[in-house]
Amino acid sequence: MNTVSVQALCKRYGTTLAVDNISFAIKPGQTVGLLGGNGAGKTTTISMLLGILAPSAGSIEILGHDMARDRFAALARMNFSSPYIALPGRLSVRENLTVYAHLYNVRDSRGRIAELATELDLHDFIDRPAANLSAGQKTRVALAKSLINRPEVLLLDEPTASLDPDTGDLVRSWLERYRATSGCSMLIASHNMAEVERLCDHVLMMRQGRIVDEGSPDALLSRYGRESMEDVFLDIARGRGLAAREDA
Ligand SMILES: Nc1ncnc2c1ncn2[C@@H]1O[C@H](COP(=O)(O)OP(=O)(O)OP(=O)(O)O)[C@@H](O)[C@H]1O
Repeated sequence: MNTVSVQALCKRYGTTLAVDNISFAIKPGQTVGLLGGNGAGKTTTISMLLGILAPSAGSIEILGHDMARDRFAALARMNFSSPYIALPGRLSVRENLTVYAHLYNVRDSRGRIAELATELDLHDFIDRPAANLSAGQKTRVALAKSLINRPEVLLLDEPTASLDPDTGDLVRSWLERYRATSGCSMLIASHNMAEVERLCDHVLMMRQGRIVDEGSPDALLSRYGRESMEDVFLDIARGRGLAAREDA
């Protein structure tokens, strides 16, 4: 059974069709990448999976639950990280993580926070107000928050945005280990093509709300005759898709 199953999903904002009839599935333990230029519809898609936005049409099933009717059972077993969501700035990092641990009914919240602080290297700033952190430190805290309940489904919007190359690499290695030990299914929206090649088993290429191509990174590289996902991305984003290349 698929962990996530999306059918004919649409989201309309006034006259803008931000997500236009997309369907995809994520299998247990699979990591799927959601790629597309600015405004392609990635954040809107993730927001609908989380139940933050109501779809205009279509259906979403996660961990066997229809998200339109029965989303709370699934949400308890999911989590997400997004650079767009600010944590309360006056609370320290530890206090923020404690609030989330209680929201998710995490047993031994202190132990879990200590574990994440070590794994994501939060010790230097764990007792500082969240407002005073650098962008990269905030990204690490957002990731710690997203893992507090050991989710079975993890939705990550730009998980390594603002991280320096060394910290970005540590976080990616850590996500790989978490996936290997937990069997978690992940959906990652990213503009970092190296990250997508490294972490994703399957990639959905979005443009103007639609999935215009998909496949494993290797399959996409060979289909477009390219050596990097960056070039595949540019082909698709600039409308030099397969049809255009075949016509050339
Ligand atoms: N609340 C809103 N009201 C109206 N239009 C919106 C709203 N949110 C998003 N949009 C529009 O929907 C489209 C998809 O936006 P979305 O944020 O999902 O794109 P994205 O792929 O996440 O982009 P980025 O890479 O820039 O984060 C864009 O045209 C955007 O302007």
